[in-house]
Amino acid sequence: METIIRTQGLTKAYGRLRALDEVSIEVQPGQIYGLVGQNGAGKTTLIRLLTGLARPTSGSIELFGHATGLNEQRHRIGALIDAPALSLDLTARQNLEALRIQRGLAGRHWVDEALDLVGLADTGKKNARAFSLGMRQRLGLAAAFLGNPELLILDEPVNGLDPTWMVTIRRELVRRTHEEGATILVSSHLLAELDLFASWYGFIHHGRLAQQISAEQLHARCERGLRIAVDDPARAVTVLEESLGIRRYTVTGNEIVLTERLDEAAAINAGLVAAGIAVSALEARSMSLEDYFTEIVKGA
Ligand SMILES: Nc1ncnc2c1ncn2[C@@H]1O[C@H](COP(=O)(O)OP(=O)(O)OP(=O)(O)O)[C@@H](O)[C@H]1O
Repeated sequence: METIIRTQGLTKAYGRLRALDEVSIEVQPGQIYGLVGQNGAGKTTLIRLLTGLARPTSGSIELFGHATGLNEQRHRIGALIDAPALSLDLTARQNLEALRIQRGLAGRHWVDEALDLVGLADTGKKNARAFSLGMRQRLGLAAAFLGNPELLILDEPVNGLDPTWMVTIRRELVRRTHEEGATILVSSHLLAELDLFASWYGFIHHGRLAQQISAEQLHARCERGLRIAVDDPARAVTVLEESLGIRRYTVTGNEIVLTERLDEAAAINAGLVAAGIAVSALEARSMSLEDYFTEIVKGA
């Protein structure tokens, strides 16, 4: 299957500032690709380039396997960027109706579906200007969802939503990938928030892609472990393997981290000590997602 989004060396400079610096990402069909980065990292800039709201300084973009005729391909995208591009003088229905016509979608049911989905079907004659922040955000999402686009590009989609709506929107995003074959690129400054539903991540820092990693890999790297500091790691590893049958561990300096048999700290300690190894520390370790992110961007 074709790669849905591919960028190579994508760069956007504003004067001397490289808001995006040589970013190469790949988003495959059916993924929920979480773009994670702190404020000012370059997430919105990347999204603006992908959706054609800004032009790259250098580098390339491919959408749905096409490197040219990108504007044509962009009709297949539903996007939510910054403050949603809506008319505040129109009602929710009027806004979506205008968009429906603009996008050439036949049938008013598209508008009804989108309004129902975001809970704005009963807002009647109220103009978007009178909407709360959360309602405007939901209207922006309805606009992105309109017509079931193959690719959704959403900049901080749950911003301003209450917890109930956050859950509803996340579920809808997952449902779209599972049941309708949609692909989603979604940005957030919170990895823990994206961890509730993303399947891949791009970590972005100071305009650069620090890492691209699957949710599975990320969880494996943040796995719980038992950290053991010893005087002689080489011999300790032999004891762990031969006497205790342990296979899953990593060694860094004089520290060993086991990722199995975590409930057997006392027996492991006794086994090492009995073999004449000095154990200076033994503790459970668990790296939070945010700790992992901080580690990765420190080296970027
Ligand atoms: N039009 C512009 N002119 C000048 N600088 C800009 C422009 N747009 C973005 N920048 C700068 O580019 C950098 C990246 O901004 P961007 O909005 O992409 O970050 P972000 O990751 O989306 O941050 P946030 O989480 O705060 O939305 C920032 O330093 C920002 O000030």
